[in-house]
Amino acid sequence: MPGFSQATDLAAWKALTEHHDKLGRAIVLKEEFAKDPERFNKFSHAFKNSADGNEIVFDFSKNFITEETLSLLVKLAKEAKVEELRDDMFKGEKINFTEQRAVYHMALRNTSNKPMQVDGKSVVEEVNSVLDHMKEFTEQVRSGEWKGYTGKPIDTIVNIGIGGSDLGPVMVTEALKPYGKEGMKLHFVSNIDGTHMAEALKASNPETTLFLVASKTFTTAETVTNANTAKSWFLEHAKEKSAIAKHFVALSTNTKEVEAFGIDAKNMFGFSDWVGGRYSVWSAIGLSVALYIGYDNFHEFLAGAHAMDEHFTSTPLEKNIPAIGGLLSVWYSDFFGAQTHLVAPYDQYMHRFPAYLQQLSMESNGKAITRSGDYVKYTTGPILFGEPGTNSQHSFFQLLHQGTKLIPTDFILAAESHNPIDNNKHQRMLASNFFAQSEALMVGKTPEAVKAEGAPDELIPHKTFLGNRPTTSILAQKITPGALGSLIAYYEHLTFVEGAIWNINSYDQWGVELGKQLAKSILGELEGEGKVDKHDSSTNGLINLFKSKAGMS
Ligand SMILES: O=P(O)(O)OC[C@H]1O[C@H](O)[C@H](O)[C@@H](O)[C@@H]1O
Repeated sequence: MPGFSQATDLAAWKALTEHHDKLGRAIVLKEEFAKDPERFNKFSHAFKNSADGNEIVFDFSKNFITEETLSLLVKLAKEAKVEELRDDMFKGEKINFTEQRAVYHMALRNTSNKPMQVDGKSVVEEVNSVLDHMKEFTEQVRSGEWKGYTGKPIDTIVNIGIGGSDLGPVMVTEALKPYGKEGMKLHFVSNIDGTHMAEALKASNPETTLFLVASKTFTTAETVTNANTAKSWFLEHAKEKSAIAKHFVALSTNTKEVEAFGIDAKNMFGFSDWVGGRYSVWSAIGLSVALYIGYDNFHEFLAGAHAMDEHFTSTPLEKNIPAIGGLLSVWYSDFFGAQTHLVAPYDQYMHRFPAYLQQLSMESNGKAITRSGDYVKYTTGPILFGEPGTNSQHSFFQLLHQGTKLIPTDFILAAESHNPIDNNKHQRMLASNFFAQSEALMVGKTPEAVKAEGAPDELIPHKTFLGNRPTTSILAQKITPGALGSLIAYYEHLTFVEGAIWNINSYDQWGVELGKQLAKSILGELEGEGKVDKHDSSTNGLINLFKSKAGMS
């Protein structure tokens, strides 16, 4: 335990409250830029991935900060013992104390093979042996050496999983599509809504389809039901149970349940309980990624995240990129009352990135109990949302520019497009929007400027933009596997820093259990005879209506 319960009790928190009263409330970003020509240089940091030389620049200068703000935020991090908790995490200590588990997804991308241990036992060998298995399997499938039950090569992958066993693989395979194997079709089935599986099966040929059953626990109701449906469909065609071995593999920590399902343990890719679901794309759960982009690219993806881990563990807090990101989030949430965090990638391939970050952030920090068991006296995890640009500009950005809410926003862009079509015109237009948005959000438009444009008096207030909206701009060279790995790890560590300051356990997710329990007992009621009467009148009424409309009673 860090020696404090409420973050509000920390001296730096109090100092930040005063600082906010004095400066935070009154800061005008465009004036800060006018005052200090060095502002961009001061508050932007280049992250370099030594493995591939790729650089990503994080520009924090359009945020509500001065040097004093940053030094107070760093003080807050020190008092909250963020570095100690980080070091404990990287030592394999069981910082997920409500589940008595280490938080060690970084060991999965330890591409420089640094010693890493849990319970005094090295994990490097077990991680590398799963990676070797993934490499071997990936190469067999991609080369066509791995054959289906009628001797044809695999051309379709169906990943069956939900939550972290779905969002990471979907997001990464979409984001890295330019590296994907031509002709390989991918389907991700997560929803228990039968439509999801039905559509994937309609588009698949049992002779050439490989099912990856992705579930850390192998007990998740949606995944087990979907996997059984896929198995029945497959057996209707293949007839022989022995054919399953060529078409079903399991990505899981639970050997017993995998075998009970009918998948041979040699077709299982394992990982350990120190990998949280929302941090599992680096593990065997990433097999669909490796199959699609190839093992070497998958390795580059891991190495990109590893480089961010190295930066996070070795850089002083004042220059530590994920630490600054996390501290800014605390600054906005708790001192400015911001409720949200918007992430807008200006990259169509990254269209699922915000959805992925939603689980990462909101399942990690959607908590209200401190590590010492008290209800927090401050607001915690923001509501994260996002859509790619420029699409988002044409839907909800109105509220950013002229609404009443403060929405700190991250803009992400790569300098080089994978598709420089029409002489790179699209990329120039995309980039011009990326720059224009953060500038517009900051500078706004005064009534005088609106008037000077000739607007009639009655329209002037409607066409005025207050500006002074904070943004972070993230500029990558190109969205390569390595760059994407670094970006994900940036958000992982940012989330860690937030949670460490709020003094909550970012690594459990008890909040998802109640709904699961109730759904299970209601399923029994739906399958049973007669009217339901043990709930409140709304729930009873709805269940009974559903039963009669669906012909179930
Ligand atoms: O991988 P699984 O064990 O099937 O879990 C899948 C998902 O379901 C749970 O409800 C959790 O909220 C997620 O963190 C997890 O990623």
